[in-house]
Amino acid sequence: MTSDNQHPGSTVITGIGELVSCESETPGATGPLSVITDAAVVYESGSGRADSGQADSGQADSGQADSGQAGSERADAGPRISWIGPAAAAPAADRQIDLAGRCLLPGFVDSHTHLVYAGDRSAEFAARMTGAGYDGGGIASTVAATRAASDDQLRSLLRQRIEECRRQGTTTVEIKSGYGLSVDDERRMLRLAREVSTETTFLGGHVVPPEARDNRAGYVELVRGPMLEACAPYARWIDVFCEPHSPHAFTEEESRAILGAGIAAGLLPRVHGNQLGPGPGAALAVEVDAASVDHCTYLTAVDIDALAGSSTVATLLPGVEFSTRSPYPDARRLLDAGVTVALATDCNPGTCNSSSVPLMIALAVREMGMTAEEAVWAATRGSAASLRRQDIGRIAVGARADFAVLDAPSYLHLPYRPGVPIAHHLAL
Ligand SMILES: N=CN[C@@H](CCC(=O)O)C(=O)O
Ligand SMILES: [Zn+2]
Repeated sequence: MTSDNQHPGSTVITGIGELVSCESETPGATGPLSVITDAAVVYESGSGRADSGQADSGQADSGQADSGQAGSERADAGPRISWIGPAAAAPAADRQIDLAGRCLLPGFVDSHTHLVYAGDRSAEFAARMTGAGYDGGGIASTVAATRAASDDQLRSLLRQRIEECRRQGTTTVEIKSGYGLSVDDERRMLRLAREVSTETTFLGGHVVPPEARDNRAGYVELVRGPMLEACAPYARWIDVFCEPHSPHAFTEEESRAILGAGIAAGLLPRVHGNQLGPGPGAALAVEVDAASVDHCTYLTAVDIDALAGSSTVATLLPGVEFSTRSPYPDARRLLDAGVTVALATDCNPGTCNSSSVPLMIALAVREMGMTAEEAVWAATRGSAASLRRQDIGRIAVGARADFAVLDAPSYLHLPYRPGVPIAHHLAL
């Protein structure tokens, strides 16, 4: 390290085993990870205000309904990376963090979660493990439990889950509504989610709630009208469960109508699609220039061609296939076609009650034909792309100082040591 400190308020990270920057810009592909050895990283501390979807236990926008339309990459005062280079040339800094040979990666970006809920569906999971199927019907029980919970109960559960994410190396979390399904309960979910992340998604179009089963059209109009109006101030994104194989979810026409209203209100679209069988979700996502179509368990060749020629990311959620005993999506086919692939947990009480991005990486490598490099890229840079973010998911000058550190020398240990808690958020 050089002796003159040119960076007041700075911290230098040394002793890095492998520095995984995820800096590949290969268009439409999960290219090389850019692994550097003998490197050091300097970041400048900001005011400490986390304002961009960080999994920060509650410092973001507490209670403020500042419009999601402003996007989430706006300037904020959080710590930023200011220097990366050979360890021997690292500038002096106010503080030093010595990783003693551990691997440093961008903090994981979990671009698909449903973390605001109450209740427990472990019995539904157990039934599936002995042969029961999944069609989204169990969502109603979470809606009932969530409606019955107080704000304080939901806030406490949410914050415990955010802390669980951070402990496993996740630094940005997208959070959906969708277990309220009334104007007040959807707004409440998003208001609470906005306390901990700006990557908040209005999912009034999750399923038709039990009280509206005889009036689907009326429910769609509620979602597109008063519910959207109440929720838009707390949301950046609009999502819909477009799934003809579920009687509870929405058709192509209903989904198009819901997304169209959200876009007109200034929200950015994303889609739950092609989860339970082939369907219109992926094509609709491309049609509306959605940032992401999520699940992609059943895609046709036409879907894959459409995705490859679009800016829509295919977000794969292998924890869902694991927890619903379903076939895994064909990641290899997507990657070989040039589709940008993201990996996320879908953490929710029904189809995948895991917040572990390292588990998703291990499943992607073991079950979906992804290399370790592709899987780590997909869980960082790919997930950032699915949120249309450049300031996260990479270790680069100017990016947020969001880091995951492994109790291991190499990123290869993520799939190599499944279920072992080696990944952590690096406390700054
Ligand atoms: N598919 C729709 N929604 C969630 C599951 C929600 C639930 O079953 O509670 C998902 O992404 O898998
Ligand atoms: Zn989901």
